[in-house]
Amino acid sequence: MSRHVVVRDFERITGDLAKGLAEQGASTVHEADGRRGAFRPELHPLQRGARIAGPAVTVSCHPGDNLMIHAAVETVRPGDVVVVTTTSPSTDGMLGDLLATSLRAHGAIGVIMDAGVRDAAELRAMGFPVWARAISPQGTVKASPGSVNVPVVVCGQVVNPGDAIVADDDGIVVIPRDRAAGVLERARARTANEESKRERLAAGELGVDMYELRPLLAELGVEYR
Ligand SMILES: O=C([O-])CC(=O)C(=O)O
Ligand SMILES: [Mg+2]
Repeated sequence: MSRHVVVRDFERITGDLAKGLAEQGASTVHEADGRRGAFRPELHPLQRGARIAGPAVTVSCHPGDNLMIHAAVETVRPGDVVVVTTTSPSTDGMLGDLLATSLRAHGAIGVIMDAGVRDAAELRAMGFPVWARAISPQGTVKASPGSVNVPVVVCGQVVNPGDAIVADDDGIVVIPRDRAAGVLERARARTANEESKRERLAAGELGVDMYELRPLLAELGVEYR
């Protein structure tokens, strides 16, 4: 028999790793992890300019039912990112400013919602970052069981509780916990390397020269006329 569970305790990425990953942002850490971990671009930021990273608290809900988000609140620790999915597709408004206030009171720094949210203006005014599939006034009930802090699949990516979630205006990336330190190191190296490229491009140098692409263009049969 399959049981629904609330897992209270699990290993998380450290606060230092989370801080470092947030500085690097979703696209850079995705590149630094060998172009893995990017959620399909189906969830959109409610706000502009938020850039967060933290360990995932995962929530699997029945569609149209936010009971398990309430059950998840007491498992949240400061710095966590709450990742919510439903067992079949839904755009119902599962979370608004009340639930966000509750999550924030327990230390959550943002929500990734593979369903709908509501109270959009209030969430923006709170400065509580949310990425969601939809904004919808459609209300939900509290009636069905689900699970908290079990592995979930969201937008094509497996998320285990405690994995690093990095989210910003570009989208959302998950980095497995045991790879996070290596990914941060490579992301920092990449960012340092981009700085010199930015200077050269700003000075007018061509990408075809900087990346030595002229031989490739010739090999591919591209003729200049
Ligand atoms: O209460 C709910 O079910 C969702 C909501 O609007 C809120 O959290 O403010
Ligand atoms: Mg509300």
